[in-house]
Amino acid sequence: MDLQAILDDIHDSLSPRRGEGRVADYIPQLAHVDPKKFGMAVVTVDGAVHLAGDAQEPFSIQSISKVFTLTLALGKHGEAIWKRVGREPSGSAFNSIVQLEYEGGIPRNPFINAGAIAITDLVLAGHTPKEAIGEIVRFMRYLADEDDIIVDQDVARSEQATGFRNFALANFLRSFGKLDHAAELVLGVYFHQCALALSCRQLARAGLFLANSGINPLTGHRVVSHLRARRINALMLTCGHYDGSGDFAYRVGLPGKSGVGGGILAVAPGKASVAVWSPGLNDNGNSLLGSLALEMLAARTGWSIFGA
Ligand SMILES: NC(=O)CC[C@H](N)C(=O)O
Repeated sequence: MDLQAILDDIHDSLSPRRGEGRVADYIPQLAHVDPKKFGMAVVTVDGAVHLAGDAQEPFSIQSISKVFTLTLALGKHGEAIWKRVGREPSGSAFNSIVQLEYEGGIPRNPFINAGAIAITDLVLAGHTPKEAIGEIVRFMRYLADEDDIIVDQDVARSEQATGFRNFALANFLRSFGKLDHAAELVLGVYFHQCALALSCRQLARAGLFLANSGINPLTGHRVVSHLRARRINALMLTCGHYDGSGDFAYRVGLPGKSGVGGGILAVAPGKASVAVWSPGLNDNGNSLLGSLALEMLAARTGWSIFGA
């Protein structure tokens, strides 16, 4: 299978549609991104890298960061995190607040905003916010095996100034006694993790441990156990695209996590880690072209967790 030719083909056939979808503008800094950007990166478990389009340009990974903070929180607190957050699809928007009240301050899963804020609170345990942000950045560099991964401070500040709904969610959690730190401290970390800037190539490298039973093949380091890698993949499949998770599983058939910056990380277990980026979003807040590109890639490669 000529993966590079497949990627080039997909890139060329979708290129005329660059700019489709709606760029997220509720975080003002994200509205400045060129809507025509389109990049793809596939890194196979044997370390081969295939790139197409704007695959080397860093973009705001936003909610994709939730996969990595979940991994850190599990490393730090183990299965005890499930006292604070559930493992069920939410069936509602990523920033929805209603369910949180009905369900006593236990967010449905770690990937909707409320759940991710609860997870960040756990990552913050024993740290100052600055230390926690440092830990997250170091973890991303360790996973991608690259030292130049940074947080885009303008994006972090932009969300800090306008993230009223996230403040509401965090305060709501706190009112139920489900947040150990003050809302502004937790959100300080959360906005910075969301503002991590990675290229498709770096993101695919960072996610590779999930495609390789928990071991990062680039470094040989075991990041998580085999079982934990499977479980994170399971959560990505069921919850990684919010209320579009069922559709993504149907069309792509791989665990994936999206972000409002227009990125998607997808995992083909035993095969490869894939990152795509196109800023225009569909109605569920997931990259429109990115989802299509992954659907085409899965069809062309035969990669699916649902059978050969
Ligand atoms: N879906 C997303 O990527 C949302 C992340 C964004 N930082 C927010 O909290 O609104």
